[in-house]
Amino acid sequence: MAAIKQITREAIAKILDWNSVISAVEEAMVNVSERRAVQNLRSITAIPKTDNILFAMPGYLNTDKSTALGCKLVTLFPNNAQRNLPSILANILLFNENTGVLEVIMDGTEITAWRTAAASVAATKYMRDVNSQYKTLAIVGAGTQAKIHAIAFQHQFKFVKVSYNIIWDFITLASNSCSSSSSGDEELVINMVPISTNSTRKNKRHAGDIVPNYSEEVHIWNRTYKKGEILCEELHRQSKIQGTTKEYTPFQNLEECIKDADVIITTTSSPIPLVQYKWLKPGVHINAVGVGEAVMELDEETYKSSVVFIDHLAGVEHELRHLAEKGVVFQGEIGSIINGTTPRPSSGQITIFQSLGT
Ligand SMILES: NC(=O)C1=CN([C@@H]2O[C@H](COP(=O)(O)OP(=O)(O)OC[C@H]3O[C@@H](n4cnc5c(N)ncnc54)[C@H](O)[C@@H]3O)[C@@H](O)[C@H]2O)C=CC1
Ligand SMILES: O=C([O-])C1=[NH+]CCC1
Repeated sequence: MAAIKQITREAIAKILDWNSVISAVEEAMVNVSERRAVQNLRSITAIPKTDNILFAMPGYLNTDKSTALGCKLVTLFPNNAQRNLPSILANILLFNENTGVLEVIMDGTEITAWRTAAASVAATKYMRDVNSQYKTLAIVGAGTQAKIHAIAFQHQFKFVKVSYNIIWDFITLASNSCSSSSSGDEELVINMVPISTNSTRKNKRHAGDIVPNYSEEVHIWNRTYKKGEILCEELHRQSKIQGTTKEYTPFQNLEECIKDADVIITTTSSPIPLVQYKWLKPGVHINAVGVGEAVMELDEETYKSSVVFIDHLAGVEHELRHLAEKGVVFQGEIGSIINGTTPRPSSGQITIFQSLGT
């Protein structure tokens, strides 16, 4: 028998790119919804007297484009941060579909992180009102999923808030005041900016000029503020290296963090609801990523007042019974919106993608 090919986490990280991962995940979601993919319920082995779990996630696919027989094995050890290890570690085994011979073992940790964020991107694309704006992104949590979601969402969407600077000099205006006014639900923010800071030799400004100022708004809240702050600094440093300076703001207060958000991503294991319906902006889209026997990151009112789609109905019915028992109604799988068999939610509604994972 040929030797088993091993692919390391570093090798995987080098070949992943967002466009390919997002389109592969969208295709997989459609294959799941059209029942072309064989995706059985995953088995969950909980290690007694701990919070630690081993998941086995087998699957089979045979389409014009690809054939694969595989199994992802995932460990979820929530206290691994203390050991400087990720909470979630994964390996993927690929078998020859004719002989059953194990051919490849590849690291699945990086794939799990990217795949999960790509699923949220796809859900946001297909559930959120096409005409709505993307100004503010709020992320709840500051671990692996929070970070990869921040990167994926910045790649795919432009969360940009526009404010306008009115250029002044000492002759035309005496005071450095700021003003803001509202028209409909659009807030128009006007800042008074001294001419000296806005004029370059190439780009001459005059008093009275109105200059748009674009700022990328990403809010991050974590139960320990410091961890959120560290993540914001890290993301800011990375965006500077890429030459696209973006603003990441850590928040002490969760309501402040999410109340203006157009998209919210929750990435914790909280069994006590964090997001409250009364804080939400109409039409917000939420990706609820945290998963576990008792995890419930959104309050009941949020679930009950929203259109909720999921990635895999059978899996959700099996694993998220605690949500169904509270009266949460899962309207369908994202794959059925992507392939056009289910209409997109209508505009103005709050939408939720409840992610389970594969
Ligand atoms: N839906 C899916 O496909 C996937 C879901 N997950 C889930 O996403 C969640 C996050 O995973 P990772 O980022 O890898 O974990 P992580 O350990 O790297 O980060 C967890 C974050 O949640 C916060 N947190 C934990 N318990 C909390 C609580 N009770 N209240 C408030 N904040 C709390 C921590 O402060 C930390 O910021 C987990 O629930 C995990 O099971 C992970 C991978 C795939
Ligand atoms: O998709 C996945 O690998 C997981 N979902 C929840 C924990 C791990």
